[in-house]
Amino acid sequence: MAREDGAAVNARDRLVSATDEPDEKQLESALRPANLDEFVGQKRVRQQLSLVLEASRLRGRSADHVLLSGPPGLGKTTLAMIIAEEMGAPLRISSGPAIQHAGDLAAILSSLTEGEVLFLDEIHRMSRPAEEMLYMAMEDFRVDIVVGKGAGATSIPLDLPPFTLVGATTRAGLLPGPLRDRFGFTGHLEFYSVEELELVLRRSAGLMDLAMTAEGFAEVASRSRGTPRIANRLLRRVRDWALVHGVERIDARAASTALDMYEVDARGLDRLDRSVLTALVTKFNGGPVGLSTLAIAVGEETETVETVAEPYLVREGLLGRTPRGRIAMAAAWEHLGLPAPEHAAYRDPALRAALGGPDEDDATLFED
Ligand SMILES: Nc1ncnc2c1ncn2[C@@H]1O[C@H](COP(=O)(O)OP(=O)(O)OP(=O)(O)O)[C@@H](O)[C@H]1O
Repeated sequence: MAREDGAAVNARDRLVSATDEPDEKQLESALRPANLDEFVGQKRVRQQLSLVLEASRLRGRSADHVLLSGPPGLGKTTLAMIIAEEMGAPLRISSGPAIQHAGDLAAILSSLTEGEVLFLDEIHRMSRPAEEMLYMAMEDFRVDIVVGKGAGATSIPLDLPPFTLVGATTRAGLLPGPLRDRFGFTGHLEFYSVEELELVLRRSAGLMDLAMTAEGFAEVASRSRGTPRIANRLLRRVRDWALVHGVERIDARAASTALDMYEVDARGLDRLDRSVLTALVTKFNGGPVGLSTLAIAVGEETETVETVAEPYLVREGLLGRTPRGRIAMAAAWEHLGLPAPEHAAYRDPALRAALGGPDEDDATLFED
């Protein structure tokens, strides 16, 4: 669906999208921390992981299987690389969507070398037969390869060398229990604080040879939605701006001017986020309004509004989901510089009590 201004939003095109883009890979890998000491934040996961790795080194065995969960761009791939590095082991990278048949997985598993680290991104998207093969591989370092079809099919057992599986998922809840249980360690990555993102940015600016003031870092960090991948991306855009404008030392003013130009505001909201919020407040008086009505009002697909804009707006306390539809929270009016009317939905105790309750299905029941 086209927007009013004719520019359809592609989630991956957004400057503040946490998913990576193919042409970004090279730049990203140059900024990746190489060991646990360089890895900023996530203190608890880092400490626990460090213990797991140290213990397996002392036992002279490959490390336990590790499951990393959390939203995109928080460092799951980076941690998998660090695990391999710290174990002095090679790393093999694949992903759930790439493994559609058990045979795809068998091919990978049977070519692993002793101690190798196998990173499976989006592990929750693996096919069921592959997943079942993985159970046995993780537990017994063995797979049964089925040869032939129908009555003549035979299964040939194949021993595997000990390896470490690092699984990554944005949706730990979608992982079947038997798979989850086979991981010796599970680490959940949290969004980063502004202070932590400042450290990420300092390190990246050093690698990029950028001169920047403390306030400049703070400005970029506070617009980065708690996500290092976004922080690094915004930093690159600020660097471009400074280069073109002949600014040698980037301060808060330069950073904010650059990011305002890219339409990433002081809270990290971009044009799509703001248009959803503005429509909710100005066209629907702060709601409640059904998701699809809201999507039509901003000229976007329902799915785009729901999966691209909403999660961050909800996290920031700007938008609320209730069984009767979406409502603008007090912070939304404030952020847009508008006074909230006396009867604004967020003031209704019944709606407040229903916040965060069953949303999508129920919301559509109530709309239009
Ligand atoms: N703790 C950290 N310290 C410094 N930089 C980090 C940290 N975490 C992530 N980064 C940077 O953010 C970028 C994205 O990280 P990474 O690719 O590991 O995220 P991810 O969680 O695997 O994302 P996805 O799930 O989308 O693949 C990397 O380039 C890395 O430089």
